[in-house]
Amino acid sequence: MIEARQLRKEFRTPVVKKGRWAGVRALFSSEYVHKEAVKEIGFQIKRGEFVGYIGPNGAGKSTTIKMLTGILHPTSGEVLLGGINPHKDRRRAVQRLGVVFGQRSQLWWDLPVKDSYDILSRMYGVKPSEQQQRLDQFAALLDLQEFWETPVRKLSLGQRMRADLAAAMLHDPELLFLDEPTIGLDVNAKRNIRSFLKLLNEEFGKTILLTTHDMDDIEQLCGRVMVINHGELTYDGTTRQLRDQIGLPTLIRVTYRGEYRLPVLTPEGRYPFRLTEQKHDRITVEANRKEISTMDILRELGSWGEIEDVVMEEPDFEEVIHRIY
Ligand SMILES: Nc1ncnc2c1ncn2[C@@H]1O[C@H](COP(=O)(O)OP(=O)(O)OP(=O)(O)O)[C@@H](O)[C@H]1O
Repeated sequence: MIEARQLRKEFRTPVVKKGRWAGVRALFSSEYVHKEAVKEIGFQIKRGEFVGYIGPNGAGKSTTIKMLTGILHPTSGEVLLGGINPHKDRRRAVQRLGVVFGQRSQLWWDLPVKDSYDILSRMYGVKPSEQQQRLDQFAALLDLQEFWETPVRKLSLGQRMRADLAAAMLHDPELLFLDEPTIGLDVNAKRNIRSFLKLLNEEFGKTILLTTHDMDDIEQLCGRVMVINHGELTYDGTTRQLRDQIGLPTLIRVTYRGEYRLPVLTPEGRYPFRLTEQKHDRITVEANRKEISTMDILRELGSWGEIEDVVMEEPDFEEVIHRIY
């Protein structure tokens, strides 16, 4: 559904020399700095996937999204959206895609929200009956009524983001590109946006590519995650595999019913897990899931006494990501 083939973007910026009229002289400068923001990346995203696209600041995420959506021309390489090249056939491509940039609204700043929807519907050739039907649906899901008549510039960030999401979906595109849609939002607002996105993906089958710095977005929404660093794809796989690959320990807390007996753990390590805490009827062990499965650990711990309760604590996803940046 989304295909990037050897996609590359190099920015050329004129060198600004110090001194009087520096800015003006830069306009006529023949010296440039070259920045390869995206270095020949390639991937395919299938219909119905929800993919997270993450990386540290300046890694090349927004540049990629802008190329995928046809806003920015790649220096080389090709993008195909359901077989359509957005740089060659922009009209057809925009009918298929919706975009939300968290930092910038596509709505008309001084107009009431509803007027922006009228303009967008005309632009995309959405029939009035369809517009009404979709807006009714979005209004119910995103609580749009509370700011229907309000000029966009007066909306809170959370309201603006909901209004923008509805705008992006007004022409019912198959693909949705989201660049930091939860940036700066409070916990409740994030939850609302996430459940709407989940619904779009799971119930309406939309294919979604999401960039974010919020690892909860990734964990809660994305089955697959791609990591970009210094313009290169450094990981592409499931969040589960990513955790396993980094190999941070999982904590397993077991409470025993009554007596239990610890075996003598030899220094060379009879078991590929470590006992990190022992308190009354409870013990905590730490294990690397690459080395031993949870079932094997529980089988072993079960042989020490009768298990009453088990609590597992996965490594913090934020920490996992920190290790690969
Ligand atoms: N128009 C431009 N001209 C010159 N350099 C640019 C331009 N746009 C982006 N860059 C540079 O390209 C690199 C990638 O930028 P990009 O905005 O894609 O990163 P990002 O991963 O989206 O970062 P962030 O998480 O901070 O939004 C950065 O070094 C940035 O300074």
